[in-house]
Amino acid sequence: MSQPKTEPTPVTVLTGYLGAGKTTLLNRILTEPHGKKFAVIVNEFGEVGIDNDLIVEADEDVFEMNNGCICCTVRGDLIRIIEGLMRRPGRFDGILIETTGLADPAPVAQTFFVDEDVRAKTRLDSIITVVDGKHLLAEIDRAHEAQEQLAFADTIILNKIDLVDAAEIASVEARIRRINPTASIIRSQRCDIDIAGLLDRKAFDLDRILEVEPGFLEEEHAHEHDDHITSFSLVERQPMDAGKFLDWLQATVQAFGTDMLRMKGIISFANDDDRFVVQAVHMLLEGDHQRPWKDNEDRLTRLVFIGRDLPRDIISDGFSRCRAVRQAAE
Ligand SMILES: Nc1nc2c(ncn2[C@@H]2O[C@H](COP(=O)(O)OP(=O)(O)OP(=O)(O)O)[C@@H](O)[C@H]2O)c(=O)[nH]1
Repeated sequence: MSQPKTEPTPVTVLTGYLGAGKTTLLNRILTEPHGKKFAVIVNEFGEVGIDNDLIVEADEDVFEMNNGCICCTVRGDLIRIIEGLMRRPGRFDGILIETTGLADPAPVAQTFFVDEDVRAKTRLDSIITVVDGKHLLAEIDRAHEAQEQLAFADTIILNKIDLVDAAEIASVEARIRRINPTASIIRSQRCDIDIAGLLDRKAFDLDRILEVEPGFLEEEHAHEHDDHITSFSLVERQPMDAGKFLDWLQATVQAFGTDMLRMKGIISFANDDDRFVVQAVHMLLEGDHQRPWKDNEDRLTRLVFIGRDLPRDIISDGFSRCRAVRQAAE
């Protein structure tokens, strides 16, 4: 079902701090049967793009914006992508934007009001903020972006409830309420919520946003990122030794997990035709085979670390020791 041409296209912004579950939610939206088709815009933090590899292979158009943060340098790109999409009416019912975990949603939302062309053809439908129920309380006071993401949300998905007990959930909810008293809060495990009920429901309320931020429609939002949060990537062409790599990664996550806000990677193991995906949020590490490498695919190992003053040299040195030893016959 496509929107009649005159109807503005609904836009849903998915936001939330590093590792909260935005991609998990996006994948649900792209796979569950709600009868809608989306154009997806993904922005990620880090020089080496990983996110696009973690999004399910669905029938949708996915646009990556990897050259900076959506709320700062790439807003012009966002406008250009949206204008391009608007020239292809009828191909989708709505636009989904997944921001980086460090994005301030205000300038993203502002785009749909201050740019005339965009405003005429689109309608900001909802700002959905995903919350990591396990890590929010420890991070929120120093994570200015996480506070903004909560303040701007009309819908908050309190995710990862499998990792916390009832008392902790209540504390997280109370903290959220101090920042945003009106948003609807939905508890979830791996964003297992009713997706149809989340989309195209006219939840964004400009009047409320103007109460939170009276200058929302006027000022250029200069956004300052926390300088201590940096990202670096490790790339290796030679296959990794699975045993060495997983031991090293586990030890690294244990040693630096407190300051390691996020890690994700696609790994090429020796003697293994499947891609292996690793992900961590602080000390919680997950890894799994994803799918076979395709014939035309470069079997490159790529890892991205995002954290506070992480010791890049130590991590990089350990990583390089995990290469599989080449066979003498080669
Ligand atoms: N235990 C548990 N893990 C979860 C849940 N939801 C997501 N995860 C895991 O948390 C990690 C981060 O999930 P993502 O969906 O990639 O989070 P994100 O917000 O897109 O992360 P970035 O955009 O990279 O900051 C992954 O390893 C997920 O498998 C949940 O409800 N419970």
